[in-house]
Amino acid sequence: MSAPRTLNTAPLTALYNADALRRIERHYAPDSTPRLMERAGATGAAKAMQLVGGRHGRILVLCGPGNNGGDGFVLARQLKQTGFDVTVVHDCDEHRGAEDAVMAWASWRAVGGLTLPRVPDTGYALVVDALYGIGLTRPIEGVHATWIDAVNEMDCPVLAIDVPSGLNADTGAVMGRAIRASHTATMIAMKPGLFTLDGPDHCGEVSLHDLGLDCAAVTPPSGWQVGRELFAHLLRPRARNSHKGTHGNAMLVGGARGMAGAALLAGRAALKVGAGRVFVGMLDHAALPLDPEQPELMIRTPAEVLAGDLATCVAIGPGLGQSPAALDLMRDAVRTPATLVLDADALNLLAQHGDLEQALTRREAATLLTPHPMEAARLLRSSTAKIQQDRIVSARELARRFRASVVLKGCGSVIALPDGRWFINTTGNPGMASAGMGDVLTGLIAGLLAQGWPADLALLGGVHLHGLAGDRLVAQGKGPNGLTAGEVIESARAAFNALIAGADSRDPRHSTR
Ligand SMILES: NC(=O)C1=CN([C@@H]2O[C@H](COP(=O)(O)OP(=O)(O)OC[C@H]3O[C@@H](n4cnc5c(N)ncnc54)[C@H](OP(=O)(O)O)[C@@H]3O)[C@@H](O)[C@H]2O)[C@@H](O)CC1
Ligand SMILES: Nc1ncnc2c1ncn2[C@@H]1O[C@H](COP(=O)(O)OP(=O)(O)O)[C@@H](O)[C@H]1O
Ligand SMILES: [K+]
Repeated sequence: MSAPRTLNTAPLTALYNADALRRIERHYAPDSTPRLMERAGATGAAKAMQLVGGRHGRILVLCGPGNNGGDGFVLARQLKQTGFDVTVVHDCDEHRGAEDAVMAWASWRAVGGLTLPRVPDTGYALVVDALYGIGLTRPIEGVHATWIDAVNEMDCPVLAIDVPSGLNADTGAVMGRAIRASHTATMIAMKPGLFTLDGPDHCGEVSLHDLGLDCAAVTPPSGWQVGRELFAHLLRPRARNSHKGTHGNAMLVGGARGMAGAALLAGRAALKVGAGRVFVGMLDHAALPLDPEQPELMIRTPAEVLAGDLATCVAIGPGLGQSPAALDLMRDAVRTPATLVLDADALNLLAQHGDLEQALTRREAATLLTPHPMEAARLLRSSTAKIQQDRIVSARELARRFRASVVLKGCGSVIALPDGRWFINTTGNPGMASAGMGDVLTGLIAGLLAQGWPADLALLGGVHLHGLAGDRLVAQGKGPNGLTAGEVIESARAAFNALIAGADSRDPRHSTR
């Protein structure tokens, strides 16, 4: 049996999907004084005032047909009463909205507020987007699409209330059109769609406003944001009295002709995150018996690496190719009693050979899969577009089907465990969309496994550290343009040591106020 999956999720930022949020709202809404919408609107108004910085400029508020629009009316009223010049745009008839939203509209009119049926000229200090929140059910079309286009052309801060309108709060997919906000004030709980796929490009800086509600008392989180708290207990300084055997052996297999670089990048990453010894089984062994830039790597034939009984972990895939020899190696690799990491062509072979899938699902030790969306599509006999439509569902399906822990890579990598739990990692940046970055991730995971990290934590920690390393480089002016995988290895070493020393920060892009 594999080790029990004991992960302490309690300190992590919880993510709630729309169904869970509805349960929370139903639980609290009837007895809430003041009403939740009043609280949400007041919170949004405070955030708006913070953004305009006390300047009494003009503020435009787009209000939609549902409760998100209701939040907008409350916010508009409060800003107007504070002395701001507020224009509301709204085009629904009075009787369509939810009861609270109709009341909020009435209160807006009661203070002399006017609504316009179209987006007027520009020149605003701030636009507030309260068109749609978690109730978006279909792509935005027609007049609301033109409003969104107009706002996206404006040269001023845009504050989205709860979710940028048009963004699916569960998946991060744009439905037709979506507001590109500079700030998102999200209510009650963080939503997964803010952090994956198109979410980060549309949310700007995200702040959480819990409205005083205790979500976990009503329903468990749907998922979690990866944070260093998950693996903080593993970030220990090395014992003075340690030797290379203490820090484990990482075995990597790949590097077919013309693809040696992939295996070497993975090997170097494993070494520089601290594995005691790294063996790289190169398919093209004759051509490269040594890594001249990293002679510490022990280059072997793949068979030698897989036959060894020293392995703490085996990672196979970077530069593996799909030759008959590669397939034979995969058949050997899935029989290893060590934790197994499958990446790149190892995943492509798995997708094509049912016997590999069967052998994988019978393994006793943990298996980790690191597909990008196209590899995930091959594994699930689907298309990249379908995988991306709902990255959380896709990652969970992979984890269930292959009885493995999975990272579905990309913007907001989704990590899913075979028991159904899932996480979104928010470190990393588009500079990492370049060749070799996936190989580095595989090496980092292997290096953590070698040092004894439990499989799921090595996956979660490796993904987090990989992104952190990329973010450090951007902060140093070395990206995102032109960021290279080799630099990420160096940066990961620094980031990992800083984490252990307690000197590194958490993800600076999200705040709780
Ligand atoms: N409830 C509470 O206690 C609290 C709720 N809060 C706030 O409420 C928000 C959720 O409110 P909500 O459920 O009313 O959904 P919302 O996003 O406003 O839209 C629903 C409306 O849009 C319509 N519609 C959907 N898609 C459409 C499209 N593409 N094109 C056109 N129409 C479309 C849909 O119509 P239908 O699909 O029924 O035809 C319906 O009329 C949440 O995000 C938060 O901001 C907070 O105040 C905290 C307390
Ligand atoms: N836009 C992005 N934001 C955050 N991380 C990204 C982004 N693009 C790529 N990455 C990360 O970089 C790595 C790329 O891996 P992969 O697609 O396998 O690349 P390669 O095959 O070239 O090595 C993944 O860990 C992925 O999550
Ligand atoms: K909105």
